[in-house]
Amino acid sequence: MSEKKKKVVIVGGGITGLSAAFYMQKAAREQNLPLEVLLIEATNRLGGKIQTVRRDGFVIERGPDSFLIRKKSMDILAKDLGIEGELVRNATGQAFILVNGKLQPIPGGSIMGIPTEVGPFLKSDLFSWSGKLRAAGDFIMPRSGIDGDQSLGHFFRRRFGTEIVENLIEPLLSGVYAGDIDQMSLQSTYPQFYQVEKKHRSLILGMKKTSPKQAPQKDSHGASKKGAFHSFRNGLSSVVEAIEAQMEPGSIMKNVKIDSVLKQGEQSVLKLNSGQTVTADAVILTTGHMAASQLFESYGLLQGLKEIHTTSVATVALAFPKEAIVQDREGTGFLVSRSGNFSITACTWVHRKWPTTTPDGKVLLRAFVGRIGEEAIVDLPDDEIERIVLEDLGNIIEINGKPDFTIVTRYKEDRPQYRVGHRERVVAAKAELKREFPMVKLAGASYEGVGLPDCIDQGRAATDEVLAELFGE
Ligand SMILES: Cc1cc2nc3c(=O)[nH]c(=O)nc-3n(C[C@H](O)[C@H](O)[C@H](O)COP(=O)(O)OP(=O)(O)OC[C@H]3O[C@@H](n4cnc5c(N)ncnc54)[C@H](O)[C@@H]3O)c2cc1C
Ligand SMILES: Cc1c2[nH]c(c1CCC(=O)O)Cc1[nH]c(c(CCC(=O)O)c1C)Cc1[nH]c(c(CCC(=O)O)c1C)Cc1[nH]c(c(C)c1CCC(=O)O)C2
Repeated sequence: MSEKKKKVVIVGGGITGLSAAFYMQKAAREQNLPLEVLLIEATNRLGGKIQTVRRDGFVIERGPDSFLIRKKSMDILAKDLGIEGELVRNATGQAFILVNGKLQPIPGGSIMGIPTEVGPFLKSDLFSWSGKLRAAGDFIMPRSGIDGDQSLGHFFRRRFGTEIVENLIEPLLSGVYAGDIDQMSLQSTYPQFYQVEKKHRSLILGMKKTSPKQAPQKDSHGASKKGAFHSFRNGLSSVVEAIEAQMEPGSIMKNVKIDSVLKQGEQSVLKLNSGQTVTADAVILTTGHMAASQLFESYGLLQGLKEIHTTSVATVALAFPKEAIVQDREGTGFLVSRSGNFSITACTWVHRKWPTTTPDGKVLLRAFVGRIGEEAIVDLPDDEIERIVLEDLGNIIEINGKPDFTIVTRYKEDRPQYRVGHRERVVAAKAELKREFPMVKLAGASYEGVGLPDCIDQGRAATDEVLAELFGE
């Protein structure tokens, strides 16, 4: 091919941008395309929210710690990078919920809190008998008859009653989105539950019918013992490092921020904070929706994205000598129901969930603080956050001693909230771009899924779209 090379710029070096860049270069190599890829990242490191700290023999995640195995794309990416041998699966599947100051196992056979087996629910101390009876209303409750979007809170409260929602479903959802169940969109988070109601009416009966038949190995609580998550032996940053190592030389710019995007014929001109400009035939924007809307401020485009709320969270990793923690539960960790007087929202027993992260003779805990409506704590100084976390943990598990060290990580206004109407906002933003800047694509956690595999899927989809438009017939 003798044509001039096309240039694609990928803005943002989180997992979305990295997978877009990796698959774009792979396609260019394999199909011999006249294509130049440039990834531009504002900070001095790649990975975005993925950030592994390796210290004193520990593998500590500041942000995400794993990804769902049933969503396939991270495993596929690992294979494409040749690092599938590094994958590890979480050692135990059992997690707990803290309700009324006590840790209660999540009943076995539940999917996001929806029972698919009645036995473990009836035995569970998470709910009163009247709560259980109300949840059984799901068997006879008619369909909601709502066609558009609705909040998760409305949907689940109607089917199961308040108690199941507050003691199980809400904490589990907080353990994914750090959000407000009464604002979160059913359509953009768990549309399959809506489909099950539509098809089978009862969620319990419908989930039972549609879940895999073969029962996994169970423990005495009836809970699945095999983990649903994968990570990498040396932490999630392994995937970031592998992509960086395999990208072509000169195709990554760090420490450079895109300040604006201008139109120049069919091309886009990106203005960098270094004063330079870069001209691109296509752009994939993976920055997060607030940054994306700022880039198009002067054109008055993407301003509707500002309606997507964000929340702030922080993680607190605490490394202890083994003797300091007296703890009697086998499990991955626990979520905290909103009803109690605690600041932490969850805690992972990292040394149990991921035994390869922690040296012998040590214990690694990771607590979460901050969720919608409880965000002020994230602004406190590190030592104050640490004090609050230790006080809370001390009321839940017995701690005799101080941590060897603590790592606090803040995500300020950085967790997108998929509220009712989210899908329409995303569709509208993408349509605006298609009309005014057809060669600029949006991808990433703000739009069509926050999980790492969802982000990879979006990065790949944007790549395929760009390649088809640049090189298709
Ligand atoms: C505490 C925490 C725990 C989580 N746990 C899990 C989990 O266990 N499993 C899971 O699947 N997911 C988890 N997630 C979610 C997941 O980590 C994120 O959704 C995902 O990493 C987002 O990737 P991204 O590439 O879309 O965005 P980001 O990782 O945010 O990357 C965006 C990048 O764009 C850059 N950027 C921004 N503006 C500009 C600009 N103007 N110019 C150039 N670059 C710019 C940023 O610096 C950043 O590097 C968790 C998230 C958090 C915060
Ligand atoms: C029990 C627990 C959970 N989550 C957590 C615990 C604590 C103890 C432990 O580590 O075992 C920890 C956690 N994980 C996540 C949060 C939210 C806080 C935040 O956003 O910063 C919190 C508090 C993000 C997440 N946690 C998870 C994701 C990704 C989900 C996805 O890929 O869609 C994120 C962003 C995965 C997760 N996390 C949880 C479930 C049930 C799932 C799977 C959801 C599903 O099957 O759809 C519950």
